[in-house]
Amino acid sequence: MNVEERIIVALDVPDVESAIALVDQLPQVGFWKVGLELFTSSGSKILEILKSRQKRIFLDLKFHDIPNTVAGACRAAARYGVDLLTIHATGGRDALKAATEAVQVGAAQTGVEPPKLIAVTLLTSISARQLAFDLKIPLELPEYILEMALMAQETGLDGVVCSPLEVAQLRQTCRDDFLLVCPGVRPTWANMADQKRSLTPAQAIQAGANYLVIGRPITAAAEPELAWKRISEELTTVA
Ligand SMILES: O=c1ccn([C@@H]2O[C@H](COP(=O)(O)O)[C@@H](O)[C@H]2O)c(=O)[nH]1
Repeated sequence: MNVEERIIVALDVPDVESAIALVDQLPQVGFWKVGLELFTSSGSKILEILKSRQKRIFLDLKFHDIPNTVAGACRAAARYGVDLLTIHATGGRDALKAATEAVQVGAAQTGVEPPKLIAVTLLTSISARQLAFDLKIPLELPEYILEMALMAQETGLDGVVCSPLEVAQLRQTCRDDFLLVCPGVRPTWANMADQKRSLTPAQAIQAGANYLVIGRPITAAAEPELAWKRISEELTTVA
């Protein structure tokens, strides 16, 4: 896979018109992430638009609920024929298992490929300090991430969302084909904003990430095409 194909750009915009404008502005992007803001405002319309342009889709709705509800949501999401889908690992073992079965059922209902189902280990906007003092988790952050990833692996998920800082550890411990999808990626020239656990695109790929999720450094740049080009060029140095 070409290294550029490992960049997923986050379409975090308020409506479908802004999304189309961005997709048109960046024809070189092959993999787009549709998240909570765009899906809540505009529903599934954007998925059809992206598919009609032969784009791959990461539907990042981060389901977090009781097993029955998570399973229903995963069945419904899988019917769209998206490539990647997220749930929160903290929904627990039963929810993860129900979700893995549900995506198969949902995809079969519409005759599409099931999405790769990946679990969010710990949001990249949470620091080690917040994990301990706000969330009251009595584990060191790397240990907590590892426990969430192993639970996801044991319950049949295809991978996890983690920060690039945790990739090296998970790459060593999880099975080889377990997907490690990393937001919290920041080129040296970009603003961290609310991200707390971060590395540069080149460092994240070198550590073993399968995919990088990058939003604002590209989409909020004065010249998004130039930002994409700079990131692509950075990645060719490590590909
Ligand atoms: O732990 C997580 C899980 C998901 N995200 C999502 O990734 C993008 C990152 O956008 P940036 O603008 O590059 O910060 C965004 O859509 C998040 O919802 C995450 O950041 N961390």
